Amino acid sequence: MENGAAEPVIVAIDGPSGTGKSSTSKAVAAQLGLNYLDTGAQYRAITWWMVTNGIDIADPSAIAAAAAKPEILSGTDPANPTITVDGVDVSGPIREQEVTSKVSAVSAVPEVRARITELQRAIAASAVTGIVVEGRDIGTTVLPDADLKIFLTASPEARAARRSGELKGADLHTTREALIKRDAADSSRKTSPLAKADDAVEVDTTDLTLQQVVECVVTLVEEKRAGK
Ligand SMILES: Nc1ncnc2c1ncn2[C@@H]1O[C@H](COP(=O)(O)OP(=O)(O)O)[C@@H](O)[C@H]1O
Ligand SMILES: Nc1ccn([C@H]2C[C@H](O)[C@@H](COP(=O)(O)OP(=O)(O)O)O2)c(=O)n1
Repeated sequence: MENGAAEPVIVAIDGPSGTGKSSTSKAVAAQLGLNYLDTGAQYRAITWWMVTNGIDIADPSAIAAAAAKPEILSGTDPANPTITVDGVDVSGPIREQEVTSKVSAVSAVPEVRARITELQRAIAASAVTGIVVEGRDIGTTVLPDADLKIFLTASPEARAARRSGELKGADLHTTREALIKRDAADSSRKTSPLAKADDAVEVDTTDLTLQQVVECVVTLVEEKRAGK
């Protein structure tokens, strides 16, 4: 560019639960001075609103009819990501078991996806230096023209061990089964399922430290920026 400012860089990071998307994306964004968007938090937030407002989660038409109602706002500073619904900070409640067990059903409803996808594209378009966006369908559907697409994987055992660690010693077997069930639901839904984009770089994080994954992604972004 004539004024010497770099073009905004858009990085899409997708993959199943517990592969390290959130931790990697936050660290990469912080290191490169980019914004950060956790799209799973948005789907969790709309699910929290449905539960709180007594919408029947087993009824996709009831979810669809309510999908436009909540106002969901995401703060995209990687050092302090925030999420509010109608002005209420929901960062705690959206991580609770009730939301986790219902989020796949809510996020499978096409009207929910259309609404949230629109929010995601607007946030990405307004990021001045660029943004790291993490989720399930970012590289395939939300931002198919992203500069760099990463698909993180890890064995179910590694993912369950990471999640049980977070849940303070939750039973490993139960955590593993719940993860597998949620991934299967997210991968098999009709509208923009969890999938690797054809042009995504796959990184298996099973035997890598978080630092190694971050370094790998930062290097890939820098190579892209250098036009390699
Ligand atoms: N490469 C890694 N090695 C070990 N633990 C990791 C690694 N990447 C992430 N973690 C840990 O695993 C847990 C889940 O990571 P998170 O980034 O939330 O995954 P996701 O967003 O894909 O669900 C977190 O506690 C995180 O610190
Ligand atoms: N882009 C996205 C991101 C998340 N979702 C749905 C499917 C996921 O099971 C839930 C929660 O995502 P989240 O990234 O918070 O899940 P984990 O951190 O991996 O437990 O949201 C989605 O459908 N599309």
